[in-house]
Amino acid sequence: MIHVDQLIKRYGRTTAVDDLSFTVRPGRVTGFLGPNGAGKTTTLRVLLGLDAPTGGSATIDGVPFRTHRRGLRHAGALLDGPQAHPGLPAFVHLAALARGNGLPGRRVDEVLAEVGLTEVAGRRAGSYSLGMRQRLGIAAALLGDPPVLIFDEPVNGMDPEGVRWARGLFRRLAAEGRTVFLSSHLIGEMAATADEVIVIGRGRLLAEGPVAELAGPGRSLEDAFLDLTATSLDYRAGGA
Ligand SMILES: Nc1ncnc2c1ncn2[C@@H]1O[C@H](COP(=O)(O)OP(=O)(O)OP(=O)(O)O)[C@@H](O)[C@H]1O
Repeated sequence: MIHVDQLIKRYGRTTAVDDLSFTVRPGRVTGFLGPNGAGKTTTLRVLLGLDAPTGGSATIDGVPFRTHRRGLRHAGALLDGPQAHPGLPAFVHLAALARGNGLPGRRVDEVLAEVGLTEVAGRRAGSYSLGMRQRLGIAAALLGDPPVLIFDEPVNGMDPEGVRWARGLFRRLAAEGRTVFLSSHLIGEMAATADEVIVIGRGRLLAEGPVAELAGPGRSLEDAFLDLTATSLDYRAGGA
């Protein structure tokens, strides 16, 4: 279970997250949506202890992530940007992560198979395509077999086969009773994958609830999202 409670995060004069509260429950896929600059990555970074909150709290199962002793066994995450040193073969990167977290070496083979990278595990991470790097990041998140999984834009750069594979993986992880929280700009993909969504704009909560309720009859999730965020955009093409 993830709890974000009256979270505030300021960078100088920029308020990235502004009194944000929501709950992400286990056993379902929860999507985290918002326009560019809405504060999604900032919220996830605070949740993972990579940034300190200015106010409020973000906890995983009641305690800040940093104080969880079980590390990757408790929560796994894929954040934006390169995860592995580009000069390291993928399996070396995962093996180092496993060792650092006291995880058995066999987990490396298991997660490589899970994400479909077994055949290319000896290649340097820097030679990977964007979609392959995403798979490697997902493999790292799965390494500790954690009950809580957090993914920032996980299908970015994936081809259609990859997107479909990732959708199946997220649904299965949720069906196993895990908490699965993922951000994406791909609203159609979110509509196909998520059970619930949390929509933010300019760091504030705009909506929270089941996809079916937000979208409604004859109205897509995209329609609902665009209506909700219309007044929270920092910029818009064409000056409309
Ligand atoms: N390290 C930082 N220093 C200063 N400002 C920051 C920093 N990180 C984020 N911000 C600002 O905080 C706001 C929220 O950014 P954030 O990256 O969290 O949004 P986002 O919803 O993830 O956006 P996107 O969808 O474009 O990735 C933006 O105005 C951004 O410029």
